[in-house]
Amino acid sequence: MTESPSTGGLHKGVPDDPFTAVAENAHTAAQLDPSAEPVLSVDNLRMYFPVMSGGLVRRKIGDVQAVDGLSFEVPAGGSLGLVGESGCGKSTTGRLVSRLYKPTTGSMRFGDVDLAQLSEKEMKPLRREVQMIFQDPYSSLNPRHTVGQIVGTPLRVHKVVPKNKVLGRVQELLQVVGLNPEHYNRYPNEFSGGQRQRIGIARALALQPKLMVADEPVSALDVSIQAQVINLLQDIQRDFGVAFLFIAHDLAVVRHFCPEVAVMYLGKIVEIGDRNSIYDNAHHPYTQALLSAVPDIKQAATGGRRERIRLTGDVPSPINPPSGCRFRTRCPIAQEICAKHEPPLLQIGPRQKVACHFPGRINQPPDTPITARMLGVDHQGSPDPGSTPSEEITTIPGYADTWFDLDTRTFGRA
Ligand SMILES: Nc1ncnc2c1ncn2[C@@H]1O[C@H](COP(=O)(O)OP(=O)(O)OP(=O)(O)O)[C@@H](O)[C@H]1O
Repeated sequence: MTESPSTGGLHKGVPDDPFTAVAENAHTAAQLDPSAEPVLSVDNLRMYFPVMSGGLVRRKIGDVQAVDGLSFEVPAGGSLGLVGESGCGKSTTGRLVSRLYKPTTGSMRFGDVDLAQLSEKEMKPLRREVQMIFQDPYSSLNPRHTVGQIVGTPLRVHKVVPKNKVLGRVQELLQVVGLNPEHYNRYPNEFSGGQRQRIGIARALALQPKLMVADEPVSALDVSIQAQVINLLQDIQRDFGVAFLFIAHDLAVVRHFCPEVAVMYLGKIVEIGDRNSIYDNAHHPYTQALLSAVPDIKQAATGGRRERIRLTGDVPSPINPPSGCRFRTRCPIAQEICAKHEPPLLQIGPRQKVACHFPGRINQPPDTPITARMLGVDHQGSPDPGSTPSEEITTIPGYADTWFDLDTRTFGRA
């Protein structure tokens, strides 16, 4: 199944891609290639940071469950967006995939290897393949190094080109990212914010990675500059076939750049799907709440306004997350079962999965939990001697050919 092109959905002459509407010179939105094989397949990934007691004898007294059982795929040459409020574990996920952190458990299959299992030494050659672009171009570039040193260092460390060819390659890379190749002798403070981000991109591109983890790559930049940098990332993706794990809190930027999106809450994916599934057909109340904060250009064009769903309270601590569904303490439709059982991340369409006991369109949740029978419990979440838990609840990193049908409440729809 292919999704309808985002910018093709014209409504009274207004594109339904808010980013293209605001940023006039932006390219058209990136499109999904449903036949692309995964370049990265993440399964049940966890990162727990130990919490230590104070005092002389420091003991472990708990864990920050920053990432708690993520499964997803990034298609080769494509982009998966990772969104969610601050503190939900997006950056930690990016750092795990780049192996700046070693995960507590889980796997990260990349080609023939599991990045999660590799030692630092074994990781070294693979660092070429997975590169990271950081949010803050001011702090991620060493101010005492020239642009030539910054972009040339990975070439020298990984011996990509002979020493006497490094400068030439640096100049090529500067040209690719739209900087003057003669400026290799300048220092980061001589460049604007957008130009510094281009330097960071040239450094990441130097090793011709298969995957780039971009952690809020444009959120420190003005909107007009954002469009230029996003255009550059799209050009790089097209010309070099690089895949992106694209982390951002700005849903309009993600909608534009990423044909597929995963929504995180407190260390877990609550909904994942292609662009249409997430932006036009979200079934999780958290996704709906996040989206309700974004101006809807289609509705604005007809004078309508999207109803704002206000979440009450703060994101709970990942040291002691709520029982059952982690979102339930802020969820407008939570019921008894939500405190007792964690909802499985269930595939409900060809490219859509949701983790909720009551998934539905906005203001149309089902009357009874869709998960009760498969979990072997009654509608309140108490054990139901009459039913047994389903063996069909499995979470794979990608999508299966069949899924759970919300209308008939049976597995096997295709
Ligand atoms: N090194 C660490 N040690 C302990 N806790 C950490 C560490 N790094 C992150 N955390 C905690 O893990 C949780 C997830 O943090 P993370 O930075 O991944 O979230 P995020 O969604 O990227 O947020 P933001 O957008 O603010 O960066 C937070 O509660 C954070 O305090």
